[in-house]
Amino acid sequence: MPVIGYVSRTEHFSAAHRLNSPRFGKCNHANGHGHNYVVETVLRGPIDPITGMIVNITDLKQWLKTAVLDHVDHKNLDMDVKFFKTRPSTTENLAVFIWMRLAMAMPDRSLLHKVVVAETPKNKSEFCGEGLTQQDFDQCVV
Ligand SMILES: Nc1nc2c(c(=O)[nH]1)N=C([C@H](O)[C@H](O)COP(=O)(O)OP(=O)(O)OP(=O)(O)O)CN2
Ligand SMILES: [Zn+2]
Repeated sequence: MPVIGYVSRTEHFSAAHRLNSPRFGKCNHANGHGHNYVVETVLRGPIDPITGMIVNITDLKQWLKTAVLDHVDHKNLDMDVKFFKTRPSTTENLAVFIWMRLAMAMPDRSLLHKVVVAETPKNKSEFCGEGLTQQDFDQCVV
């Protein structure tokens, strides 16, 4: 029986956004603003006794690049990413978006445990895939 472990990869991206409602205060400013986002992705699963890996982090790095980072880095989230045309680009929604994009890129999405997105050193959000429906995945387009 293999032992169960956790492995993670952290990436960074820079993007502009605006929380488009008066109740968001300064985040609603018409000029928008930017963040240097930090994204931690955590996988959980059996450690292969031969390779010593849950997944090869080189593969995880590639999935993150093509499924997520290429679509958000140096972008305006609200204008350039279709998913955020119909919902606010909050840290919570970003974590959901990244979770779904990464899950869809992985050969075995059951290994995806957690996505943590930090918008600033003070503000971060975590998502573990709870409550998602097939309709959510269908809407997770870039
Ligand atoms: N629940 C959420 N609330 C807020 C979010 C969010 O994603 N989820 N986002 C924002 C704004 O994007 C805003 O940019 C946050 O930045 P700010 O308040 O400036 O950041 P700090 O708290 O780190 O800065 P202070 O210097 O402490 O004001 C707002 N709310
Ligand atoms: Zn912001």
